[in-house]
Amino acid sequence: MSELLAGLNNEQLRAVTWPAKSALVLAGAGSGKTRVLTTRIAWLIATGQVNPSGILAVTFTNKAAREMHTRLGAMVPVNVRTMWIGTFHGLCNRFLRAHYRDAGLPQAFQILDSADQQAAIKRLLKSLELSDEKYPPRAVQSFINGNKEAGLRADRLPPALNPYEAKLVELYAAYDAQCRREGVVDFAELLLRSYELLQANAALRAHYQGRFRHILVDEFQDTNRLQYAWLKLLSGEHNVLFAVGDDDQSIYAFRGAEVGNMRALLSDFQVAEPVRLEQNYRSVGTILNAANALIERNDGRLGKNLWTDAGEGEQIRLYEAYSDGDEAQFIIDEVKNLQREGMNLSDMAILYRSNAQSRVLEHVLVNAQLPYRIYGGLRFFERQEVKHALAYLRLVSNPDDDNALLRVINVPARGIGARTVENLQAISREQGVTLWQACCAAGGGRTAAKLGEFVLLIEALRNKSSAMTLAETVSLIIDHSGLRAMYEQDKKEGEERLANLDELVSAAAGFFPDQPELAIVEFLSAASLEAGEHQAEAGEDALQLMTVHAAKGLEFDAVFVSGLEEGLFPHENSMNDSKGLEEERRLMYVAVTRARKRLYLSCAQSRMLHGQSRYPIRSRFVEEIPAELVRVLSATVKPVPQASPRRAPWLEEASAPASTMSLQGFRIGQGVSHAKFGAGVVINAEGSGNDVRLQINFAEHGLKWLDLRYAKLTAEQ
Ligand SMILES: Nc1ncnc2c1ncn2[C@@H]1O[C@H](COP(=O)(O)OP(=O)(O)OP(=O)(O)O)[C@@H](O)[C@H]1O
Ligand SMILES: [Mg+2]
Repeated sequence: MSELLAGLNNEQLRAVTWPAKSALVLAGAGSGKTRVLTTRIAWLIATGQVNPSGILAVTFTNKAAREMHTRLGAMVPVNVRTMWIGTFHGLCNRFLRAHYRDAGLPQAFQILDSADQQAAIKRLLKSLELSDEKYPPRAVQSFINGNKEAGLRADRLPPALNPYEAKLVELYAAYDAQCRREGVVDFAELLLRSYELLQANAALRAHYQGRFRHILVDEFQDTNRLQYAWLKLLSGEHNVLFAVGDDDQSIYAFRGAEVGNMRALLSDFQVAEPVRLEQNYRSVGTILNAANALIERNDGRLGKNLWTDAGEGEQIRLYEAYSDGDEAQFIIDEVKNLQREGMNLSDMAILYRSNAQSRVLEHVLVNAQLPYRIYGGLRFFERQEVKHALAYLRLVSNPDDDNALLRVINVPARGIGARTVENLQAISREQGVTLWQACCAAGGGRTAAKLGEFVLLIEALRNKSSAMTLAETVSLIIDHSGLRAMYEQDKKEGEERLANLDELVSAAAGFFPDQPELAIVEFLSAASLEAGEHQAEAGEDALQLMTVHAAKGLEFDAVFVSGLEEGLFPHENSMNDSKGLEEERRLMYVAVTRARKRLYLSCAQSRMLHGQSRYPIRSRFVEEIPAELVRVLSATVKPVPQASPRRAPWLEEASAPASTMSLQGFRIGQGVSHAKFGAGVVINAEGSGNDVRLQINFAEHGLKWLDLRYAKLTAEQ
């Protein structure tokens, strides 16, 4: 026992050994909240206060859940599988699988991830003959999910304000009906369905309230209304809700998270005072000071102090690159230096605000031959080839899954064209049958023969797979569906896609279902639920790349926060309102506090994003960090109104200036003007022909590199 509690500070100890009543631990980044939560579970079990089956713990990612399992396994000698530890979605999935009948679901119900859901909505719009320009599927999707997360079904919504909204409500109802017909549920539905079932079924509710004596929630600041209501319902009158969180790290308000749940918990669960942890064990002083200085600018915080006894550590490094490519190169060079100094690649992370930023980084990483893994982005289970294979697997499990059928009916191409598919959809609509049933009933003719072959293929896969293991089934599907042959012919990307398909077989081989007869179903739901986390798992030492959102709760020795530019971070959508900006600042706080020892900040003076080039200015968040904490690495100079035409000494290492002849009419030393940056002087150049970049010293905006293909520059004569 004493071993379990060894090393905890007094406040942590108080939280871990809190009596059997509800509590809120409110504390800043790196103060040990997650550690306290895990240790409390171990302590409750070790002291015999609860059986493992009496524990329900909610984590923010599946990865965090697995880590908690592993830690607990090492701390207390119990079968950790009997504990319910997982994300809200994972736990609701487990609950609905156990009670599918009461929930009105087929036993093999499938989970739609966000992309599947969008496809389902597109299909619905088409069947109702509504244009997706007028009703963008994304907008319909967020309308549906927003309402589900608020606990509202279509028939319980307040009267629509206008005909457009009325149509959205209709679409919501029609979408739910379509999902019911096809036996599928989306992410938000997992929660809402569980909540409704618990609420409607008193016996079930009593059972679970009796079972889960201790409910523990990590990252509580990011729970939404429905999740909070679900927790409240499960905890009943007597059970204990132990929540840990940090209002300064609430970064999902855009998805309905309510930091107000923290205040609600205090009153709903009669918690007199939150427990506060103030010592940070993660970061050196400089990093912590920077984080504190940043977050102090937000209003309405619950207020916290954080200190560390880890010493000041090194200064934060700031690099201002002239382009995104240069930024990426700088980062990768630093990564290599750190690696040479003995740091593992897996202890370093590159963080960015938007997934699109990873492309340039990946490009440089591939050239440098550094192994890396991306969390999020194009996720393993979202890759085209993997989704194709999973669609076949879905059909093997349930041929009435229309989404899956549409995805692969003509992949690989087997002569079933768009017209045929439209006919099938019309039959399905008119006769109220699934597409599979429509396929099976197709009459004579050439097209029907093609459909017949497809039906035979799926049936053969179903028959053969019934006596096979999961991995064998996946392998069979890849070979017999024609996917393997198709990718073998693809000279460009085939090799990588085949490797991913093989990886899928390995994933299936390493999957241990709770109920072997439901292996396929369980594997498919795990694939939907774990999208985005698989890649960053096992394997060789690799650099970690992810969005700041995905980095929540994690820590690394060295962290690179890239793209610190106005419009990118803070994101342009957030810049016009103070709430949005404060959420961005919390996001920056999360980014900075991921670092243990070394923190790099970087930005670029020009960036290609979504096919457009931009010339951004440095993020305000960089300016908000006290200057004495930062060491500037790039050659930044103050603007000089009358720049000398000679090459400046700090540019000695830059590439040699192109000859004045090839600069598309510009020359070094020439006065120029730019629509956004105003007047300046050309001081350096690189490239030739059409691909020329000029470095210009603008009187008001300082040094910039501009690409002449995109920049509109006028020469002063
Ligand atoms: N008492 C302690 N002694 C030594 N190390 C500790 C102690 N408490 C926590 N740590 C370590 O500090 C680091 C941060 O802890 P943890 O991840 O639990 O913080 P957190 O509050 O959950 O952070 P975040 O807000 O980012 O999720 C971890 O490496 C953890 O093992
Ligand atoms: Mg944590």
